[in-house]
Amino acid sequence: MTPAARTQAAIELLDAIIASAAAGGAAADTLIARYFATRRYAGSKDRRAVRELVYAAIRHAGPVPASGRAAVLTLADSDTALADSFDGSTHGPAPIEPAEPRAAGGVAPAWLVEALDRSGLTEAQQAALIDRAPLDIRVNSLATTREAVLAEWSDAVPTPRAPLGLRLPTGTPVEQSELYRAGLIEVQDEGSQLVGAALAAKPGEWLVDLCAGAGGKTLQIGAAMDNRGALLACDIDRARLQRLAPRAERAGVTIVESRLLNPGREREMLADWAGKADGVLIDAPCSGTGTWRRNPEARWRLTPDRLDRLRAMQAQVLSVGAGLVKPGGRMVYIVCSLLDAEGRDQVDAFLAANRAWSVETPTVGTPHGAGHRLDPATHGTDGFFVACLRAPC
Ligand SMILES: C[S@@+](CC[C@H](N)C(=O)[O-])C[C@H]1O[C@@H](n2cnc3c(N)ncnc32)[C@H](O)[C@@H]1O
Repeated sequence: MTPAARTQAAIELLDAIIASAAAGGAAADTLIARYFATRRYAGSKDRRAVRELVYAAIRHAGPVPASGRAAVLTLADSDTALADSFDGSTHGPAPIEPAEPRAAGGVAPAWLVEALDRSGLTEAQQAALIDRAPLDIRVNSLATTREAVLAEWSDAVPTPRAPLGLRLPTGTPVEQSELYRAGLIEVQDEGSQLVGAALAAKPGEWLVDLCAGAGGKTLQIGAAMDNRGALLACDIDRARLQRLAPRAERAGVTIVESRLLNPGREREMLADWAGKADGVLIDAPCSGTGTWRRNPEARWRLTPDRLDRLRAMQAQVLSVGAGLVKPGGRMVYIVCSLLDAEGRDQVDAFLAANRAWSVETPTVGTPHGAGHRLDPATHGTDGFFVACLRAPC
């Protein structure tokens, strides 16, 4: 593909991504994969270049841009080679007109920037939310050690804070490696490893991962338990939860029981665990503002209404989780969001309604309300809020 054809492809993809975000359709990665599946003439260098241009345009756009062309034009203003690719050639975009609209630029739509401001994030912390994310893996302690993996993977470096984490060059095809296939490693951001470890899982305990999804943290907890004790992994999303069993098998985590819940009927479906768990992890559904580095177009999908619905779900899972904890047991609440509405305020509301519960200090992040926070600018991780809560005896 010529440089002009690559630019045109990025513009078309961005148009599709903007439309999909408005309609709640497929994510950018899926749209990019579909686009190239029907364009076999595009080689791997073309695909990589177009993908990079698409993501650079999304990161720089701020609020939803009027069009893919407006998003790319914003980048072209500071990139002569890109501006030159608007050459009017057969497969390229039309030449740039002087007064054409550009994407506004910035971190996010104005209402979200205001919410981030209110949540105490500085301009630098907000800007880092749309940086590029590093590629982190967690070493499976059931199968090997960090030192052994380091010896096999010469360009890996230990993550600064997570004891089982390694950082790899971006783009490393981890899932095609023998180490991954053999279950020795999992892809997991360092921040996710740190907040997952806040549950302080121990062998022999009875633990619940209430919002397990495909089991990223379930596998981490199972390994920390050394496959001893009981570990219940729940979710309301069948497709996600179904991905857990094969992952657990690959990682050699044998103690997991998966349980699909019906929304609104969680309590009755978990009656056998009521008041019995030593610990409950609540990795709650959230807006994902802390993971914009990986899904920058997610900030175009979020609306105040969606945020309200997420807040209601968070309050619900906190309440369901609390009912599972035994007297004196613990509950760890996590969101991969830096909005106080989803983190600090939720925990404050829980504590106001459950006055006998107390707060403990996790060993990660910066204190924030009753919890702690990790953010890309300060910690180099995805953004998280985590709070450790203790039930009365
Ligand atoms: C942040 S994701 C979990 C990610 C997962 N823990 C991991 O580490 O990969 C939140 C999950 O909560 C689930 N969820 C939403 N409402 C729920 C409910 N009422 N009970 C249990 N899970 C719920 C969603 O389906 C989603 O998979």
